[in-house]
Amino acid sequence: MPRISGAEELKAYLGRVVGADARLEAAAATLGEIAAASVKMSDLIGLGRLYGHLGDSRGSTNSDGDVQKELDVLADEMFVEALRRAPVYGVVSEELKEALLLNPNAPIVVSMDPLDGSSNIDANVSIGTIFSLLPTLPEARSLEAHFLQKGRAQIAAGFVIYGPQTSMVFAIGASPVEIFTLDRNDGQFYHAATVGPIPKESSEYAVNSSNYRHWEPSIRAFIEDCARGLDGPMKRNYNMRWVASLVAEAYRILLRGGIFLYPGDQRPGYSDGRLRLLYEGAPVAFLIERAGGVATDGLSPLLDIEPTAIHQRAPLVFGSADPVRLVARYRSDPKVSAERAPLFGGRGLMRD
Ligand SMILES: O=P(O)(O)OC[C@H]1O[C@](O)(COP(=O)(O)O)[C@@H](O)[C@@H]1O
Ligand SMILES: [Mg+2]
Ligand SMILES: [Mg+2]
Repeated sequence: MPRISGAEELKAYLGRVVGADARLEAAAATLGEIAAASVKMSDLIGLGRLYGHLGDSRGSTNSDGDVQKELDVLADEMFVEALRRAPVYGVVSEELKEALLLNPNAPIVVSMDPLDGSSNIDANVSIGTIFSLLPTLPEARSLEAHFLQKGRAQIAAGFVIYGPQTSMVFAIGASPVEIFTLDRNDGQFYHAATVGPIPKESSEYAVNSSNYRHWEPSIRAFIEDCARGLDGPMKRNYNMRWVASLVAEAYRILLRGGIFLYPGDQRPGYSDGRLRLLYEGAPVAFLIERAGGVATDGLSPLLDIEPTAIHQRAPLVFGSADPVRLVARYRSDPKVSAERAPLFGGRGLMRD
C-alpha cells in the first residue's frame, strides 16, 4: 500500500469532521496553515545554535513586559504570515501589544502564543506554539471585542510541541483531541493517536514549587499533602514534574494524567498567576475538557471566564478530574486546608 501523504491525511481528517459548516471550514483551513508553518518552525528549532542564537534576548519586551527572545519574535512573524494566508479576520499574539487585523470579512479570529516555554529555548527542552480559534461576533464593535469570548466558544484549539517528536495536538468542532506527528523524513504530519479519556486519578503533580512561599494557604496545603505521600491524607506517593513549558506539561497530562497548577500568588503582578487566559489557559482547558479531564482557575471552570482584556492572566489548574476537583475543595472549604490532618485522619482524600 502506498503511504498517504501527511498533508492529505490531515486535510482528509479535517474534511471529514467539518462537514458543511463555514466556520469549521475556515478553522480547518487555518489549522492547515498552522501545521505548514510549524514544519518550518520545527526545522529551525532543530538547528538550534547552528541557526543562530535563538534563545538570546533581543532587548525588547512583549505585551506583558517579558523580555523577548530571538525565537519569540521569529515565531510570531512566521505564524502571523501563515494566518494572513488563512480565512482569519484578526490575530492576538503574546508578542503583539494590540490585536492585528488580517482579512476583513473572514469568519474566525485566532489567539496565539507563538512560542511557549521561552526559557527552554537554549536548554534543548520541549517548547511549542499554542492556538485558539473563535468565531467572529456580529455584534462586536471593535477588533478586540471578537477575542473577548469565553473559552467555551472556541471552535478549535490546540498546540504544536517541538520536542523529541514534533506533534500537533488539537480538537476541532465537537471532535476528539487528535495528535498528528511530523515525520521528519518527508516533512508531513501523520495521525498518531486519539487522546482520552484522561485517567481520573494520578500520582504526578506539576507546579513551580519555588513559589511556595508566595502561595495562599490552600495551595500550600494541597502541595504539602501531595508531598506527604502515603503518610498524608492523599494516601499515595506522588512524583513531581516541572518542565516550565506549558505545552510539555499539557501533552504529558493528556496522555497519562496528572495535575498542573499555576495558581495566583503574592508576587507583584502575579495575583492571577503567570499564564495568559486567551492563548494559554483557554486552549489547554479546551483540550483537557474534551479529553475527559477538568480545567479550572482553582475553583471554577476556566472555560467559563469572561475575558475583559486580550492579554489578561488567569490562574490555571488542570488535568485528572479527581485532584483538580480536590484543589477546588481545598480552596473553597476552609476546613480542608486549615484542619486537614485531624479532619481526614487515616482516610484517603480522593476516596471520600
Ligand atoms: O518560569 P515559571 O514561572 O516556572 O513559568 C513557566 C511557565 O511559563 C511559560 O513559559 C509561559 O509561557 P511563555 O514562554 O510563552 O511566556 C509556560 O510555558 C510555563 O508553564
Ligand atoms: Mg506561553
Ligand atoms: Mg510565549
